[in-house]
Amino acid sequence: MLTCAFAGQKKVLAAYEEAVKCGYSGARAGRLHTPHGVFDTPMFMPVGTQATVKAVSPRELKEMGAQIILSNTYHLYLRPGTELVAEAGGLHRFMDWDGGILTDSGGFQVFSLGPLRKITEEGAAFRSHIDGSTQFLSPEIAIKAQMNLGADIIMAFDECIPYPAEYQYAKLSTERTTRWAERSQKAHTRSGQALFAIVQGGMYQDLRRVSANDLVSLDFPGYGIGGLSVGEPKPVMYEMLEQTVPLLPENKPRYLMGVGTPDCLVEAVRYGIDMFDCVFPTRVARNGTAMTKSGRLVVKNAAYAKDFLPIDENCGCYACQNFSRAYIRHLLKADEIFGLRLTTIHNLYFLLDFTKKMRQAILEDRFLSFREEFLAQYCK
Ligand SMILES: CNc1nc2c(CC[C@H]3O[C@@H](OC)[C@H](O)[C@@H]3OC)c3nc(N)[nH]c(=O)c3cc2[nH]1
Ligand SMILES: [Zn+2]
Repeated sequence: MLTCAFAGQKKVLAAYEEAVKCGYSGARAGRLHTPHGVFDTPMFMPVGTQATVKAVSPRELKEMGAQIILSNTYHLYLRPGTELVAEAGGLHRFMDWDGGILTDSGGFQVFSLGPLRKITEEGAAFRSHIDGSTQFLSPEIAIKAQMNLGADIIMAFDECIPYPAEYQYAKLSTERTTRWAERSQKAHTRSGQALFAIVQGGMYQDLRRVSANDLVSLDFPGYGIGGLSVGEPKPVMYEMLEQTVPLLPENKPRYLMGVGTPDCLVEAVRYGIDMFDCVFPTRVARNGTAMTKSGRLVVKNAAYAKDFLPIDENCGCYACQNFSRAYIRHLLKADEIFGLRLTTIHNLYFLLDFTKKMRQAILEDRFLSFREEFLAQYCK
């Protein structure tokens, strides 16, 4: 069924269709409607923090099946400035990407910049990591910046609570993030753009439930789950998902921020997560590590000097279809840019293809056996 809620004159575009449940798990396959297309979930979203997915072109992203890519308001706000991007015709035009775009609000960067920041009810003052200038972000400024960028899905301004955090701090911060979500909603006046709230609560079950319930009552078209993948043990992350996801509306998208490796993806899908982003595949690729269904393969290792097989013989990516481990290792050792381009292409393709395989398993009602088989052979 198609659900497309209309909030006043603002048409909610992250509508949810075809939420299909399977087995005892909350896994579901859905369709996300945006002004730049209809996209299948579960989905992995390549991260293009500074308006480029490092080392790959929009054409290559399209070829490997990327649907929605991410950019980051914090970085683009500092450089080149979001007004400039608006003058260029918006982020899609600026980076020549006609698929979906989601922008993060900058909450994570501001708070992960450590002691140089000051948080008040109004917002967060911080020093630019580029030129050390004093900067300030508030819900209103972050939403205005994202309206300038023109992404299809934007995120409310939030505080990503560090791990570990005292209960009292987590409680006060989560309550403030909910007030900031309301301010983000009021500041969001651009139709044709969906604003997602971000659930916080630290690693405290009760705070997670309060955060989810409070944000659901504010009626957003989709929900990010934040404050995870910040160094907590994986079982703690799964426990927080178990507490949070069932409280979120079934017919709206759930986006687990900053996750992750394939073992985390398959567990999170089981809990009912639809969307993922992570810098991991592109980051590890740049130091010569490839992702495979049995774990990581460090192509740079001497063991592959004369290995003329592809990274993965069953992989359909450009790197595996045309080049050997020996060649890619040679390029990486010689600091040739093409080497890290090939490992990046492979890692992105691997995760995009992995989410496609999970979707197919859900639609064929065999997700739980898919998960068992994958976890049995994957070494973390
Ligand atoms: C890695 N783990 C993780 N990432 C997270 C991000 C995105 C990082 C943002 O920063 C860059 O990735 C480091 C990416 O640019 C991404 O946005 C696109 C989060 N963003 C917000 N607003 N709130 C959160 O609670 C949050 C939690 C995270 N946990
Ligand atoms: Zn490959």
